Amino acid sequence: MSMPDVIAPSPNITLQARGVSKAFVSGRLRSPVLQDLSLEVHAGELTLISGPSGCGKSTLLSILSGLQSPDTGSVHALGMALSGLNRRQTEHFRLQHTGFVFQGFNLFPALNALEQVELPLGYLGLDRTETRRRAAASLEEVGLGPRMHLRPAELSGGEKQRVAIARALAKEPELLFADEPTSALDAANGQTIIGILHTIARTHGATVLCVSHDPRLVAHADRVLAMEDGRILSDRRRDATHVASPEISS
Ligand SMILES: Nc1ncnc2c1ncn2[C@@H]1O[C@H](COP(=O)(O)OP(=O)(O)OP(=O)(O)O)[C@@H](O)[C@H]1O
Repeated sequence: MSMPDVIAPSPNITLQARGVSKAFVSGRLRSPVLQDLSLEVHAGELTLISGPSGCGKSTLLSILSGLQSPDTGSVHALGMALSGLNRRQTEHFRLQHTGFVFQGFNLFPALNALEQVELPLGYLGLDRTETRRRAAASLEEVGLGPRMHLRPAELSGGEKQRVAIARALAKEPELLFADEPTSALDAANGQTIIGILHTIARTHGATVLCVSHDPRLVAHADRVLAMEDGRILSDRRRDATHVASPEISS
């Protein structure tokens, strides 16, 4: 087995894309979705990728997390070139280092909150006691300690999303990806969720990368990358400092 390509990452840069392009082909039609896109994402921050529906946010997230491969360009995650990993290594990387939160919660109807969070921990090889400890601690952290024995049907939308966050958090991932985590929620619950994701970035030093077309989230992010037509148009920090407009000229 060949060694994966490893680069020494800058201290805080945990995700790095260089010249990433992606197109989907249907019959004779080729639709470019990402166009020569480059970016760096930092640990300890909530980075939000915002932009209109269809501009390529979810595709970018799945490429940065190793779910899909780019047509051209490279992605390094935690210093490792994802293109250098075979399928088994990619699955291992994702299991060990990444957590995901989706718009639709993806909970099992028959399991209570504690069991939902415990389930993936089994794949990490943790023993029963540690699994229970971590799952309960994660649920406490998202404010669901008192409700950990309830099933999805007994929880509100916001509470279900908090279970999904606890499930991702319990793996103690360095990289936490969230795809439209607030789309199914009202304003108050959406704010709670983005607040929790922000706190996770701060307190765990995790890289939290969230994509959303919900403009209400912009105010809660440390950094906002605005995307349109497969390109990043602007890169702004919470203090409104303009960082860069890497692809605005093309
Ligand atoms: N597997 C696929 N096959 C073909 N086309 C795809 C595929 N995945 C995405 N696309 C197309 O790529 C474009 C970008 O999709 P993507 O889901 O990345 O956008 P988005 O910005 O996340 O949109 P939304 O906010 O609506 O989720 C869309 O036109 C979509 O139809």
